Amino acid sequence: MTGQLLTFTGARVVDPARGVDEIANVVVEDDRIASAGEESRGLRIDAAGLVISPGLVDLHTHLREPGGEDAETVATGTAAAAVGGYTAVCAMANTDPVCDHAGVVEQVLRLARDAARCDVFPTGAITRGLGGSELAEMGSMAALGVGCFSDDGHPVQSARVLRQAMAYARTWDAIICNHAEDSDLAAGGQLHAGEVAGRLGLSGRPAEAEEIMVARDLRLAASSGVRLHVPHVSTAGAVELIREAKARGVRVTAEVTPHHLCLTDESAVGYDPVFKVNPPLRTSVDIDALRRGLADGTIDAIATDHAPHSHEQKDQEWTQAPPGMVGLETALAVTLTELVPDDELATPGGAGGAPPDGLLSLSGLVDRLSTRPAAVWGLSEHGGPLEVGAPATFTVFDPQERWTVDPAALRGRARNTPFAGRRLRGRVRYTLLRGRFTCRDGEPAEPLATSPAVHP
Ligand SMILES: NC(=O)N[C@@H](CC(=O)O)C(=O)O
Repeated sequence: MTGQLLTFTGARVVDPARGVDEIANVVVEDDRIASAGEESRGLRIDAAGLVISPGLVDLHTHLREPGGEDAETVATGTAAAAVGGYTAVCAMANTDPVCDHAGVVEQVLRLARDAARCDVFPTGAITRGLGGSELAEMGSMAALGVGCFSDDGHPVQSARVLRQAMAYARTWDAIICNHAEDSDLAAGGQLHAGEVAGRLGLSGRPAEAEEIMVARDLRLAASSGVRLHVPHVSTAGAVELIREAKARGVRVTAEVTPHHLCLTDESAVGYDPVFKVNPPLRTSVDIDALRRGLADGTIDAIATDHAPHSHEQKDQEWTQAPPGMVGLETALAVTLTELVPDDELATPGGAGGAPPDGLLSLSGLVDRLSTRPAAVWGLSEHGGPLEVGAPATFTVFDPQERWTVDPAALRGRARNTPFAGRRLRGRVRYTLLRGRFTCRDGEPAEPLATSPAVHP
């Protein structure tokens, strides 16, 4: 008990889990929501014009620790998360050493307990050392609460190995998240295989490399009964494959990144490696399909694939630079700016009626950034509902505030944002995790020293 009592007054509460979009006062007592209505008690924070949503949940974050501390640490990555409105991140396994056994899971949880500003859920590797041939110690990681396995960055090429991993994961009802790319077909590719790659004289990574792998993984998932999660979907064909599989009842979920929702391969024309990413930025046809897939529920979640790289690593000529972009601090603003029409912001309930094709209501956006990703991972303490007695885990943002992305002002350790200089709409003011401020007035608060997060 902290003895804390405070009220956010006059906020627009957007809580997809309850289907609520209304003006209310939200009273926080200790770590819980004490009321959400007309009551106002304790310290008052004027939230008129601000939105309160459940804390954002990122299914795909590279925190880099252990081993990549020059690019990011648990402390800096979760500071970026808090400023971006996130209360939970799922940390990818491509660390050094790889998170392929219990020791590294414990290490990440310990680092999170000591230094994190949000809950951290480690993802376990599927194969030892991300090597693709021998299974990682999935059982010992599952015993620690790891609920998702991924070799992200290293697609599992062997169908035999992935099938075996699915059979194990099925026994704990864990998720298999395979980076979907046929490495042979994509070999040597520097950006999307299309007209721009031809013009720039760079070899390409074809859309089919993703689609062939998605099709294979869906087939394997269908027969194993495992929960398959397709990360960073980037092609129109992959969206269609997932749509068809969902219609057939395959247990599949999917995510898309903010950058794949709004940047094309044209960004590469200046050979600036900040636009180099896996999967590569594609075409406007793909963007259109991804947006429609997100709007119709084929794609469940927006995930950042926050992939920090140090200046020394990233600032090389295109072919030498590692792929990856940071995203935690811009995801909400980018998607609010790009996907939510102006009239949705004016009043609770928005303009009334469905938003135009491929766009989202404000509640729809919060759903894809928070409620659905929390449901995909089964994070019952996240994603709402923001009801009386629930944890005070929420984000308070100004949906109208305009700001310009300045890489030097980012709170994470790395600067490799593709949105530098972009004018965006929507800024986080406060983030609360179980009643504790992790971001206050747009600044990260001190680390929480929380108990380690485990998968429920
Ligand atoms: N998404 C990226 O472009 N980079 C990822 C790994 C990867 O998926 O290649 C990273 O860890 O840097």
